[in-house]
Amino acid sequence: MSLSLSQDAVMDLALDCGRNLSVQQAGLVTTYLQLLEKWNRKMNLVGPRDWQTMLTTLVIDSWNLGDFLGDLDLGDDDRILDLGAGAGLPGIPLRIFWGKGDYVLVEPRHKRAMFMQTAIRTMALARTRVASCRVENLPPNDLPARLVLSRAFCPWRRFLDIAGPLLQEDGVCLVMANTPEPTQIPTGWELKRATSYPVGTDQRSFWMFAR
Ligand SMILES: C[S@@+](CC[C@H](N)C(=O)[O-])C[C@H]1O[C@@H](n2cnc3c(N)ncnc32)[C@H](O)[C@@H]1O
Repeated sequence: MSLSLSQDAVMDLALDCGRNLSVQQAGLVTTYLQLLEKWNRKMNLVGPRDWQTMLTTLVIDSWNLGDFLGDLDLGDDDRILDLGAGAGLPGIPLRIFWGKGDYVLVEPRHKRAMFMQTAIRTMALARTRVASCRVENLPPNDLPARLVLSRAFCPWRRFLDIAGPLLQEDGVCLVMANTPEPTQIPTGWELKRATSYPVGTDQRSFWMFAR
């Protein structure tokens, strides 16, 4: 793929994926992809090397997630924890499409945390910040959370084990998966809702759990 990265090219490719981006959204997605391409040349942030694959296999999850979370009733002070956020996925592009709550990207690797801080500042994302630590070491003032989510952090049952103690009483967990929703739900959890969406020829899913 050789087309250079521009706001128009981002809009066109998103449209090919079924997403009509506003000019403002396309501008912010373009800024994120520019930063990601640049930093990814010097350090290992994400697998894809070109912006087109980053858009069609990574950022695509975030706009679909924004749609899925759209109904969730969250105030500005409701905390959201994104565990093992890496280069800011799903969180940083998600904030372009869904701005509710107080969003904390949890990532212990210093350079990845620095990348996210740079992206948040450059994109002027509201109520979005980085906790540069392991989830086990989150400070008490970052807990509890109304929503805990993650992408490619650990197997989903293990994720529920980790996320459960971080949740407030009415909190929910969001699993991002490459398979349809499970029929066997871990004891103590309820699958509240689930959906699937296409990514190329594959299907990916979101599952929302509550206790
Ligand atoms: C496979 S990467 C996924 C990154 C990103 N969510 C994505 O989808 O591209 C997993 C991330 O989890 C982070 N991580 C590993 N152990 C962690 C822990 N105990 N607490 C928080 N993050 C952790 C790693 O540093 C890494 O950036």
